[in-house]
Amino acid sequence: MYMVAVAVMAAGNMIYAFYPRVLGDFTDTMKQGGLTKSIVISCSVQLLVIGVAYGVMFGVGQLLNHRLGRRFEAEIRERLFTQFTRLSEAYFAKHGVGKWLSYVLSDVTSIRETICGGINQLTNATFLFITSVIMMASTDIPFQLLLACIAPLLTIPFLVIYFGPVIRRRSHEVQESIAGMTASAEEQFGGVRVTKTFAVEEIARRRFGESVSRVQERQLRLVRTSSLFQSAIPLAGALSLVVAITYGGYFAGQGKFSLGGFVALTLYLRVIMTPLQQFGNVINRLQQARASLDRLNSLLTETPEVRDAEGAVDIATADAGLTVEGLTFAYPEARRPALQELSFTLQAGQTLGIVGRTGSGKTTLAKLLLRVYEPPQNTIRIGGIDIREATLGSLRGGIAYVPQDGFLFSETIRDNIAFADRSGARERVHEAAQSAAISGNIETFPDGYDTKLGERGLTLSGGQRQRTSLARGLYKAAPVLILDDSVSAVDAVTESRIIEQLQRERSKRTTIIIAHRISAVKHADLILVLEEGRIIERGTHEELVALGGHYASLRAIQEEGTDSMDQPLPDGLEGGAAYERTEEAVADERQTVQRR
Ligand SMILES: Nc1ncnc2c1ncn2[C@@H]1O[C@H](COP(=O)(O)OP(=O)(O)OP(=O)(O)O)[C@@H](O)[C@H]1O
Repeated sequence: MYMVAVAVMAAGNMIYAFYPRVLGDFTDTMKQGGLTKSIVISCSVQLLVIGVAYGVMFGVGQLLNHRLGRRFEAEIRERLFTQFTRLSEAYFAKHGVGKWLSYVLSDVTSIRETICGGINQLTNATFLFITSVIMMASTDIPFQLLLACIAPLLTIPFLVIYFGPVIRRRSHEVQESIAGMTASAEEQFGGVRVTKTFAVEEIARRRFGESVSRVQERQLRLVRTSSLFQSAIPLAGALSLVVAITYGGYFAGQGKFSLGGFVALTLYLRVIMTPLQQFGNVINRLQQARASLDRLNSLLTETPEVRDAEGAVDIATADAGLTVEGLTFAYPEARRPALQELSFTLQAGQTLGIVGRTGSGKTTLAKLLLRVYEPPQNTIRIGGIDIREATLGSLRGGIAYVPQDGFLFSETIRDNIAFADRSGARERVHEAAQSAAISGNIETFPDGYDTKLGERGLTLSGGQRQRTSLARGLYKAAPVLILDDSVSAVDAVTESRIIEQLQRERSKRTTIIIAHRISAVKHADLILVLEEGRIIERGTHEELVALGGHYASLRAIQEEGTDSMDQPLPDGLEGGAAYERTEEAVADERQTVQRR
């Protein structure tokens, strides 16, 4: 399509290059007094044909170019999104996601504009320039005059060589700062509620303002350089016109070439000025687009760190045991491992409970099971197969992972729950919601399951959001279910309802429950207690309680906390009596209660 566009435009420009010649011949005939009616008509018709042919060809070429540009834009955006979904978490942990908006919007647009406008103009300008020079050479214009007129134009390649890299560098800086501003805007928009509750709007404005000023400052630097470059090119054109008038006038005065030749020469130089100016614009644009293209190319050629190994096989997670053996893992650039020498076995259909302090590595283990990060070779096996030998699709398809803070999309509750398969029956959605103890809430919403959630599901409370995310995990009905602190935001009564329901529904399917509350894991077939990435205790609830270690003391603290809720407050801390005592005594008692 592009070649056709180039050919059509080239033909249009070749035709256009005839018009100074027609006018030159007309001037000569007029000067010789040979103008007849038929010559006037013939010249007019020729000019009309040139105008119409050029207009049509230019229009067709333009249309093809724009179609091509838009197609490029759509395809590259799709490819970028595909690449975005292929890249692993490690990449985003390092580079962030905010900049992607700027890649998908501003970089792609910059290249599209160059395809539609820039390259199109370049083609135009090149052909117009070449044909005009050929046409000039084929007239009676003396050769040395032609050379003298074109000489100032020969400075252009040097200008391009000098300014090109500078413009490209500055454009790159501009695009980088736009990406930074987009990332900052994305973060500030996402965090606006935190900003407001902390009443730090002024600080947020200043931070965003800094990124805006950086963009402006870099854009101004780019504009200064490109303006200088663009003004240098017409200057070269004007110089060549000056040469034409002085030197050409002298030649014409001496009768060395005709008046018509002189008219044609000046007209040709005027015609040439347009492509010259366009060269400037286009080269500018091309440099800017090249900076964007470099960025997009480096993104598109980025190899995902986690991907299917060669000869990867589909793994069956149903009825398959899980073996973890000697698993040690450190995050990239982390000083110490997040997990150390983890080994355990879980039979198919069993429930595993994992407890441990915050930062002890529980979520890391879940991420390794899903290969969000790549575990070392042969340290995690499902049904005897190293998960690194499995295809990502079959592995992740066979596991439902419910994180603590599940992201909800701005869609209906039904679509959020049926995320894994929108074609599933409505009853399945209702069942999943029931199991996650959220159906009661959903039924009270204005449109029930068809209630559209606000941006990121903010119309729901924290606990409702968590249970909707849990319902999404349960709906998937995968052979393996991982609940990563997924019921932490619900009250104790609802939590026990959910856990009981899970026990019933998933009695024959593997379930991994990561939790801080003992009540969520105590029914598990195996419970692991993690501390600083190591398993420090393992066994069933009864075994661990009998052991009298960390698990037992965690249980004691939690049960004591529950008990104390049922007990009356110490004497004097309630009712009017409290006011009668000294502040010191009240503070002491408050501390005692807090300690308990
Ligand atoms: N992407 C990451 N890059 C580097 N370090 C990380 C990353 N994610 C987690 N860590 C670190 O790894 C350790 C284990 O984190 P992990 O999220 O597994 O803990 P956790 O037991 O799930 O904690 P919590 O109970 O608070 O959810 C922590 O020290 C944490 O700071």
